[in-house]
Amino acid sequence: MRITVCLTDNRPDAWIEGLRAALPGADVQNWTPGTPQADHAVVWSPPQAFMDEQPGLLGIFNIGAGVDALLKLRLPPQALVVRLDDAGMSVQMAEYVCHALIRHFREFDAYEADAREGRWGFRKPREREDFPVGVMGLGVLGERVAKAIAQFEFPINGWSRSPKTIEGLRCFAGEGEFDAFLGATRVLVNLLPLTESTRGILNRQTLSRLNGGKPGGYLINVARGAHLVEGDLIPLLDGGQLAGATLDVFEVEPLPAEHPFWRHPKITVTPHGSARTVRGASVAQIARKILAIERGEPVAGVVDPKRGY
Ligand SMILES: NC(=O)C1=CN([C@@H]2O[C@H](COP(=O)(O)OP(=O)(O)OC[C@H]3O[C@@H](n4cnc5c(N)ncnc54)[C@H](OP(=O)(O)O)[C@@H]3O)[C@@H](O)[C@H]2O)C=CC1
Ligand SMILES: O=C(O)C(=O)CO
Repeated sequence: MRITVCLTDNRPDAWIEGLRAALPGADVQNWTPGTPQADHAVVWSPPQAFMDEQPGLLGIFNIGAGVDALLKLRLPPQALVVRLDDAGMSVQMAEYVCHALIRHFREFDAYEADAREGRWGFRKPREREDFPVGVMGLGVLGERVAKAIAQFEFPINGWSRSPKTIEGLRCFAGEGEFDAFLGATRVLVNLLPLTESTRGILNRQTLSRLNGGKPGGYLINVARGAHLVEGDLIPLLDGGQLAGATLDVFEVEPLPAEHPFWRHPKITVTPHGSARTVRGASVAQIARKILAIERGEPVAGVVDPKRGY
């Protein structure tokens, strides 16, 4: 069995070594133009030239959860596209989102500013019932995040494409229930995949509906930058409709040094690191799935290219 590795912006050596150790007998090589046809590919943002040279692939394994960059390419029609299924990411995402939520709710940003001035500025505790959280996307990451938030006893809503029942969550589904979900939510967490239906979903209109249309909504975007219409955010913050935003992902990454998000006092920026790929767990998961596909067995995490995730 031949496996080719094509990782844009990632060093391939440790992946190749890990795959060779997990799949003894497999011929695992880094891709360069002219590499022989492989049975499976392990990829991150490969160029179209890679796909054009590998028309016989059976499996294309993405070393991330989001497949938006991959699905922009012309892919071999018979190949299964397989995303990472958690592999150590959901716990990181739960940490990140709980931290951002609690930092805002408990006003730690204001305490940090006070501390820098040596100011003993006690603030009146807030009621968590006044801070219902809404998680957009109840997939591998969203469900884990929602359950982690529920541990802190915030009222919690979730929104997905298909209807769901998840203990402790008020679940909304589909476009028909989107407005009700937004209206019932004050702190909005985005964990949707980027598809043609979700691009630009965080915009002036939708963000203005948070918190029943009253000022004070808060945005945590950890999915993809293109979910947010970036030009709409600062007017909502400056006008007071939104109290703040924590952003991990951006339309252009790295976020350009001159971008106004870096210096806005109500925006916290992190460099697309809310949930990093954990190499060891990912290699083990991909190796297990390659063997299953070779045996003709089904695997989890197969992407539906028409649906876009
Ligand atoms: N910042 C970072 O470091 C990282 C970001 N990510 C991002 O997080 C995203 C989510 O990951 P993951 O949880 O694994 O994805 P999943 O595919 O497991 O879950 C996607 C969820 O979104 C829902 N959904 C999809 N389209 C719509 C729609 N049009 N309307 C309503 N709901 C919709 C799905 O609904 P249904 O359940 O009905 O299908 C599902 O609940 C990734 O696509 C990636 O972009 C991922 C990892 C790290
Ligand atoms: O897994 C993903 O989709 C990521 O964004 C990792 O950074």
